Amino acid sequence: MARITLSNLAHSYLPNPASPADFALKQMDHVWQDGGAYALLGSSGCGKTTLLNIISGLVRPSQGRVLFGDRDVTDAETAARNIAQVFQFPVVYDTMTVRQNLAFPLRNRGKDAAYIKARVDQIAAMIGMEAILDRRAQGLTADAKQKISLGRGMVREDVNAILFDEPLTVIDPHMKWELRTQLKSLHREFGHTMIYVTHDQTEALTFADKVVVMSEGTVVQLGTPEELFETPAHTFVGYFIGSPGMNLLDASIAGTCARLAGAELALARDYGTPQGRTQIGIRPEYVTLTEGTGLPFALTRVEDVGRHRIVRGTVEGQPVNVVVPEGQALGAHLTHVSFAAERINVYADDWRIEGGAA
Ligand SMILES: Nc1ncnc2c1ncn2[C@@H]1O[C@H](COP(=O)(O)OP(=O)(O)OP(=O)(O)O)[C@@H](O)[C@H]1O
Repeated sequence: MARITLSNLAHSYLPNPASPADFALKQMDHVWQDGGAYALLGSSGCGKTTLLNIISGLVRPSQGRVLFGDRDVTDAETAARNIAQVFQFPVVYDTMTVRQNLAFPLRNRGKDAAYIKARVDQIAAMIGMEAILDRRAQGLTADAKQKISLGRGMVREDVNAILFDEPLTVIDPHMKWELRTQLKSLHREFGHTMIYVTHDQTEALTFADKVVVMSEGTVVQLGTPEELFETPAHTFVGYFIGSPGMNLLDASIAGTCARLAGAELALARDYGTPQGRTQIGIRPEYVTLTEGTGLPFALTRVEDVGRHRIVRGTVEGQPVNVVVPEGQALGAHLTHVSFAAERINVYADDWRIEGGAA
């Protein structure tokens, strides 16, 4: 296992990049802790796979260094990096049994038979395949084959890191939850450094201790699921995480006061006079419909999503969503919304600013 350091890293697929837009990965400096479970999360094309391929050695970065522990691996081949990888689609040997597939990485490294048997039995139990260990992989479902791929990715104890690239794509929705939970417990039990690429926030938030949110080649936040929810560092994190995402409203900020077109709102902290485009962000979970307290709210529609309802409308002409818990009555008497002041985040040119004491 290893700590992973990305030092002054950047990558362009173009031979002579001229502007930031030419970089698939813009300059970054990160240290990822030994034994951490990290998810790389972001929409299609944001650079997740590029970053993963740089860590695995499939892509050589055009700038910067990659270190595993204290060892500089920037120029090392994938095979020399001592990592395990699990891809989007199963990679299994059809003519081998499940046991032989799981044992393959251990046999390759000359481990003794007793150790291989014990380790394969342990992994098979974790992925629920004890009963079919001696069956050929041929003819198994895509789900089962991907489970074998996951198991094989985890069978070696001595790897520097395990990299997963959208590993649950082929898995049936009802099994995804189960496998995510298993991966999480495998991480707890074995303590490997794990990096998991996904565009699915539920996968990222349930698997990872730390989520690395990427947008347009930049890491916009590296934080715990709670930090991403409570204090998104960038407006992108605000609306990408959460369902629906954070409400973002243009407002001018002066000290502890946010001014929307015709209304004022008290803030819990003092933000001075930030420059650029300023916005306030509030999660729909922290907005309450009221009979007159707060800001006037024009309701446009109500969506019942089972556990709660999402009430959509506008405040001063800007869209605002409200999450209304089950059992709470709605009605024409609810004409306003109030924002929980301590849950409001303030943004200048999309980046969160830390307020001072009010
Ligand atoms: N081999 C390549 N040559 C040129 N450009 C590439 C190459 N691979 C990726 N890109 C470009 O780099 C950017 C980042 O792509 P990347 O595949 O890393 O994103 P991603 O977040 O993994 O997306 P996805 O979820 O769709 O795989 C995109 O603009 C993409 O078009």
